Amino acid sequence: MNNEMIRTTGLRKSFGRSEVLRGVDLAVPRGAVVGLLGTNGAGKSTLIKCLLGLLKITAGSATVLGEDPWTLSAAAKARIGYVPQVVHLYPWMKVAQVIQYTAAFYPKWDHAWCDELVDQWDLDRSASIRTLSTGQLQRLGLILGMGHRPDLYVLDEPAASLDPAGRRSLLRSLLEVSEDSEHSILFSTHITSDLERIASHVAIMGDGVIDYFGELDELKDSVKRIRVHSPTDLPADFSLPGSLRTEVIGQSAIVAVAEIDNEFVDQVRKRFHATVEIEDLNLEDIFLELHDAQ
Ligand SMILES: Nc1ncnc2c1ncn2[C@@H]1O[C@H](COP(=O)(O)OP(=O)(O)OP(=O)(O)O)[C@@H](O)[C@H]1O
Repeated sequence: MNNEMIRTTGLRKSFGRSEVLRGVDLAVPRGAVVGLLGTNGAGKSTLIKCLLGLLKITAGSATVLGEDPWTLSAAAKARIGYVPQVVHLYPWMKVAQVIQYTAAFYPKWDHAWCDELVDQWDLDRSASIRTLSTGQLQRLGLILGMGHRPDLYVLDEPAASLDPAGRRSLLRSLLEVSEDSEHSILFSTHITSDLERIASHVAIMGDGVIDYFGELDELKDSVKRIRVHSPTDLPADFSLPGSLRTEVIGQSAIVAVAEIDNEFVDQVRKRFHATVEIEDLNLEDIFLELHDAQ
């Protein structure tokens, strides 16, 4: 059995003369929960749309559930749950009707789970789609995208319009999904704390390429901020191997490093008679340090 749910190699996508994806390499293993981070316009939604066959890739290759996304079979489509960044539904339908209508396409639709989510997320079954707020529409979009209990969840900023209670409830549902090692989730987000709570892996996208892909714990173990304080002034060109950013002010320095080198840190301690503090960073700080280093 293929253990990769998604694989892209050198994936490129251009709109006219503008190249948005410039060689994306990504592999999402079965059972992984991958959080896709990136600045506005980095290409996250475009990548997601290419993976779902909603956009045709310009060059390179992609497979999703072992198939070319542009010619995905009906069987593969039925195993994917997609929630777009902006949910478009028939405005004249009622909430219950839309759910019923969508469920009819999926023999494996989990009616009990959906009912539970509708109650949990306070959706009025008799409300017209046109009267829903942005957050309510996003909640409904999530139910419609996840109700058939897919094997692969692809969620484009699923929590962007949700209030804190909605976000907590969504994260709980995704955690539940991720307990099954057969399921994988790829979700884009700007909310790094959400990503830290549920992701096993992180993909950081910058300007059309994946700058980092790996296990979240590994990333947090390797990127550190180091504070050096010496009894004498530090040289202006003071640095550490793998530094992303260095700030030297007199006797002190703050260095963010991509990979901590403990041996070198010891040498710094001895050479400058310095105290050295190694600070763990949360994902938001790591993202900003990596971004600022570009
Ligand atoms: N259909 C299109 N035609 C032309 N350019 C497009 C099209 N779709 C997206 N783009 C451009 O591609 C770039 C990446 O857009 P995309 O929506 O993929 O970014 P994103 O990382 O999802 O951003 P955000 O975090 O703001 O949602 C942007 O510069 C956008 O203007």
